[in-house]
Amino acid sequence: MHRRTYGQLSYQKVLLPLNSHNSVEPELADPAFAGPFARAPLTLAVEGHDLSRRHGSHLAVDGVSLAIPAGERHGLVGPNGAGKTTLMRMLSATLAPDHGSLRVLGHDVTRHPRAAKARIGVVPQGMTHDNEILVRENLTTFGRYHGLSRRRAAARADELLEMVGLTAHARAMPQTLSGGMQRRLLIARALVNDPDLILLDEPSTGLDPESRVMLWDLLDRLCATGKTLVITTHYLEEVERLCDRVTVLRAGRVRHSSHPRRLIAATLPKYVVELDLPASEATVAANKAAGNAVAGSTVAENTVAGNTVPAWAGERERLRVGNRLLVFGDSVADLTRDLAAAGAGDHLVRPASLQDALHALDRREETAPADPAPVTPAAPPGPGTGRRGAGDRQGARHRTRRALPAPSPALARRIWWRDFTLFRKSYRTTIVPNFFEPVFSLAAMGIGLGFYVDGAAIGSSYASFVAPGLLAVTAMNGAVFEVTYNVFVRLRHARSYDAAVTSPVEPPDIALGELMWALTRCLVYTGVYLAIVAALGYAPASTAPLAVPALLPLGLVFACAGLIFTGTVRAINAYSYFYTLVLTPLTLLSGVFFPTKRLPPVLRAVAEVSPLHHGVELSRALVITGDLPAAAGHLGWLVALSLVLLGPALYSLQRHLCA
Ligand SMILES: Nc1ncnc2c1ncn2[C@@H]1O[C@H](COP(=O)(O)OP(=O)(O)OP(=O)(O)O)[C@@H](O)[C@H]1O
Repeated sequence: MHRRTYGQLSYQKVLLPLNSHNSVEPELADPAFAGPFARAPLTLAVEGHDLSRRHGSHLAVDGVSLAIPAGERHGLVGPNGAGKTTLMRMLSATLAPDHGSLRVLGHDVTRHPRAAKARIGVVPQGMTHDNEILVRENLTTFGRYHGLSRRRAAARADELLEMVGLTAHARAMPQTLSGGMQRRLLIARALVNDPDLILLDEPSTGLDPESRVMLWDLLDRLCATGKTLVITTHYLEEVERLCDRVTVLRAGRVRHSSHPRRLIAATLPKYVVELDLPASEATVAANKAAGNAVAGSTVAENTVAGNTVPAWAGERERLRVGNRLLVFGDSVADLTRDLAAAGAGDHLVRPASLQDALHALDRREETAPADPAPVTPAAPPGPGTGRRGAGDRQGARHRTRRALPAPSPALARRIWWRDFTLFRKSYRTTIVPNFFEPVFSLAAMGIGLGFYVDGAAIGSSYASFVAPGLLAVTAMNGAVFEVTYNVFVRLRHARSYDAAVTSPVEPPDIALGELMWALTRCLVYTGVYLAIVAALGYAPASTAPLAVPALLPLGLVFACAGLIFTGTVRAINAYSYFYTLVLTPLTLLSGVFFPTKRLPPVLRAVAEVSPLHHGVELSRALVITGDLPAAAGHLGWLVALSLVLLGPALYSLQRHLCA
C-alpha cells in the first residue's frame, strides 16, 4: 500500500513548493537566517579541512579533511566508534570542531550555524521524535522551527506524511509507531525544509527490506534534483548501491576515500568464490597462529573436497573471514574451471564487494609494517581527503569555537508555541495542582489556622496576610516547574531538543522559549489565584490587579534559577534537593505565613534577601496596602536579579546540545 506513496507524483509535490519565498515568514528571512531559499550555485557542498574533535580525553575525529561536491551521494563507513556520528554532527552544524575549518553549503558552520542548518536535513541515528506531541505535530512543529508559516507547515506535514506512508498514523503518538515507521517519520522530518544537503546517520536501521528499497528509491529521486547526500551505514551493499563515493573512517581518521567500485578494483581482483572451510577448533587456532587470514599466506591444512587449498587456488588472493574462505580471481571461467578440477562441485562465483575490499584492506593494515598513510585513490578536487600529521595539528594556531548565537525571539516563540500546543491538550492534569493548591493553602492556613491567630499582631486578618504571600508562591511555582522536570526530560531522556537544534533553532532560542512559557504559566496561575482571592475579599487595594504583571520578574528569577540548575544536573532525583532544600524553606521562611521579624537574626537576614521575600512584600504592597513606592523598591530588586540570571540561563543548555 505505502509503496505508491513513494511514487513519482507525491515526490514531485514534496520537492517543489519550498522554492517560493512566500513560504517563509518574513521575520525569519534575513541573511543570518538564510532560510531554504538562499541557494547560490555551489561546487562543493562540504569543504572540511583538518577537522578534529575530542569527547573528553578521547579523540573521536582526528584530522579529517573532506571535499564533497554538490550533488554527490557520499557514504561514510567504519566500525563502531570510528567517529562517523561525531563527523556527521559537525556537518550538521550542531557540533563545532576543536580544530580545523568546515564550510557546509558555503557557510562557515562555526560562525553561521543557523544559515547552514536552514539548508540541511538531518536523519539522526537515535529516535529523537518529540514524544509529547502527535506524529503530524512533529512535522508541523519542525516546519515552524524552519520558519514556515503555520498554514504552510501544516500542508508540508501532510505532503510528507503521504510520501512516507504515515498518513493513517498522523494522529498517533510517535512512540506507538513501529521502529521502521518511526524511522520513516525521522526521514520525513529531515525533508521539511526541502534541504540541499541531507545527512542520514544509519537511516535504514530497523527498516524492513521493502522499506529499505523504498528509501533507496526516494534517495535516488532526491539526488536526481541535485541534492547532496551524506549517509553513514553499516550495510556496505547500501553504499555500493547508493553512493558515488565512500569514505572509510577508522579511529577517527580517514583510511580510504574513493568511488566504491574503484576502491574494490584498486584492492582486489574482480570476482570471488566463497567456500566453507572445515572448522575444527584446532584448524582455526592453527590458522590464526599462522596468520592465515592474510591474503596470499599458506593454508596448508585447509582442504576443499579433499584438495588442499593452495593446490587449486594457486597464487590467487585469498581472504579468510571466520570459517569462510574467499578466493579472488579476474576471470569467472578460470575460477569455475579450477574449482571443478578440484572436485569442489557447484560454488557461487560473485563480483568482489566493498565488504571484501574493506576486509582485505583491514587485514593488510594489520599485518603491514607500521605505516599510517591511508590508501586514498582518486581524491576529488578541493582540499583533499588526506590526513595532516599530528605536528601540523599541534602547530595549528587557532582552536575553533562555535559562535554563541544571540537568542532569536522569533524562533523562541516557536518553542513557546510548541509548549502551548502541549498545554492545550494536557491542561486538565496540570490545572488541579497549579490552580487549587494555593487556594487549599489559603483555606487551611489563612482561614482555618487563622482563626487561632491574633490578627492584632499583624494588623489585619490572618487570611488577608497569607493571601498575597501565597500569590507570590504561586508565581514562583508556576514558573519553576516548567524549567525543571519538563526541560530535564526533553534534554536528557526524550532528546527532542537534539532534533530541534538540527533546524535553525539554537540552544539559547530553546532556553528563551522555555522561559517565555514559564512566564506565561506564571501569569495565568497568578491571575486566576488573584481573582479567587479578590472574590473572597482578601485583595482590598485598588492596585491589586497590578500584582499579576508585577510578579513576572519574580517568576523570571526562579525560572532562570531552575533552568541554570537543570543545565547542571545529571539525574532527575537531584530536583528533590532543589525543591526540598531551596524552594520549601523559602516558602516557609520568606514571610508568607508570618513576618520575617519573628525569625532568629541570622535566618531573618537570609530570608529577607531572598527573591521570594521581595515578591511577598511586593504582593502585599499592591494587594493590601496600595503602597506603590514600597512596591517599586521590591520590583526594582527583582528586575535587577532577573537580569543578572538571564544570561547564564539563556546559555545553560548550550553545553548539552552542542557538545
Ligand atoms: N557525547 C560523547 N561523549 C563522550 N564520548 C563520546 C560522545 N560521543 C561519541 N563519543 C565517543 O567518540 C567515539 C566516536 O563515536 P561516534 O558515535 O562518532 O562513532 P560512530 O562511528 O558513529 O559509531 P557507531 O557506528 O557505533 O554509531 C566513540 O568512542 C564514542 O564513545
